[in-house]
Amino acid sequence: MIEAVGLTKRYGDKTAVYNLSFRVRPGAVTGFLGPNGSGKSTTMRMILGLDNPTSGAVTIGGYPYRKLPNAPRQVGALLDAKAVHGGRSARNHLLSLAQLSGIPARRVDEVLGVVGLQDVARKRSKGFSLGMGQRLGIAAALLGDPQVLLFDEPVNGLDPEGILWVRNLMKALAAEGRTVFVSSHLMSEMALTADHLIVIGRGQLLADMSVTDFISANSADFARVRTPDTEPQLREKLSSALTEAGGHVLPEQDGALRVTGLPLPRISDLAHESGVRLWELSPHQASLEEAYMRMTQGAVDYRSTIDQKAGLQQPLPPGVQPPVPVPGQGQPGWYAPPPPQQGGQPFGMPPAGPYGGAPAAGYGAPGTAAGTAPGGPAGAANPYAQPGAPAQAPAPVQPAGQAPQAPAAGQAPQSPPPALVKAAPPAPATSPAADAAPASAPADPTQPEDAR
Ligand SMILES: Nc1ncnc2c1ncn2[C@@H]1O[C@H](COP(=O)(O)OP(=O)(O)OP(=O)(O)O)[C@@H](O)[C@H]1O
Repeated sequence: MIEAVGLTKRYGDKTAVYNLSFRVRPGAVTGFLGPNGSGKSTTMRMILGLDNPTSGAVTIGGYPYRKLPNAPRQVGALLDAKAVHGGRSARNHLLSLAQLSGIPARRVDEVLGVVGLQDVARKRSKGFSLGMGQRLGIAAALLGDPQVLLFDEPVNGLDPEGILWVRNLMKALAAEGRTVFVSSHLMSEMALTADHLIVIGRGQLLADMSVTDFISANSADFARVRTPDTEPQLREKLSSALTEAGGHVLPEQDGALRVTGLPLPRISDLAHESGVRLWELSPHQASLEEAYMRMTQGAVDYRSTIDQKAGLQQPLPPGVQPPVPVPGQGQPGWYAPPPPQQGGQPFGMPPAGPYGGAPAAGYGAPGTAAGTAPGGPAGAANPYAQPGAPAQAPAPVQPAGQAPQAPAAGQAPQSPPPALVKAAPPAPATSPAADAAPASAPADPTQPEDAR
């Protein structure tokens, strides 16, 4: 269990993380989502004791990372795949980590097999592609067979096969009861991988809920209605009729109408009564990606000047912060659908979506019996499940070697985000971890900031 309470990190006048409280539980993949610059890496670095919080605290199994007994054996992390000595072979890189921690060499060969790098194990890592580097970083994270795993954007640079492999690996690790915390800015990927989501924007918590709850809170059924392109007046006529009947009508980019709040048969009847012919009347469900974009769009730091969505937003007066978006409610000027009507579900849509089913059965890294994803082939062994724990720990994975981008204009967060933040945990009186927990999680709020 990872637990953050009131976690805040400031770099000068830039607040990277503000008052974050959440728990990451074992036995599940928890996706950590947020736009670029929202504070995901900063949070992960604080979890791993690589940055000190300005205030608040974060613990693993009840201990701050730096006080965790045998930490590298309990926690594995991939923060930056490039943090490798390029002159060393993949095997030697892992061997040096293992030797520092008394892990036997055969474990190195095991994890090389798990990540599919056995054939290039003796090649210098400086010649590795981004995807190979990611696999090497994942191997390092698995080296100590840890119960808690953190992965910062693990699918960066991976091809589709690699992405599927990472997805199944995460699920398999969680299915073994491990705590798996994975950051991403891709909702579509997290929807397929994660059981639980923690979403942040501008360093603040926007949502802390199961993927299922996120979907039901954020996905909206809608109808697409198209009238003949040749007769724009029909579109206007239908739009008025639908609005008068209580529907909510938004224009789509291709000239169709997006209608919520009215069932399909009613839309059809209204069109008929208005004498409007239809070229299309179809049920749809807003994608999870769209819901996520809607939730975080007010919390995006970097946006292209030619971003179509930017063009739909009202410019803010200088110095004014965009409002923290409320999941499910959208924001003015955004083309995503409004939330479902009260008691909604106008179109009897099946619950399935891109996230609705188990992903295709996974496959292992080349040459290994792959970890089994839940719902995947039964009985397949997880080769990284090392029986007999090593005596000592591997060296921790090194943090990102690069300085992060210079911050944008200093932006102190406003009030804590409302709504949809479920189960924000109160500060614990005692440690939650049953296995390895001190009496309390010592906060470390007054530490000076790390020299970076
Ligand atoms: N050492 C630092 N000094 C100053 N500002 C920093 C530092 N590290 C991070 N920041 C700023 O804090 C904010 C959060 O950065 P962080 O890297 O944690 O975001 P992120 O969500 O991981 O982004 P990305 O998805 O792009 O990796 C950014 O505005 C970043 O510029």
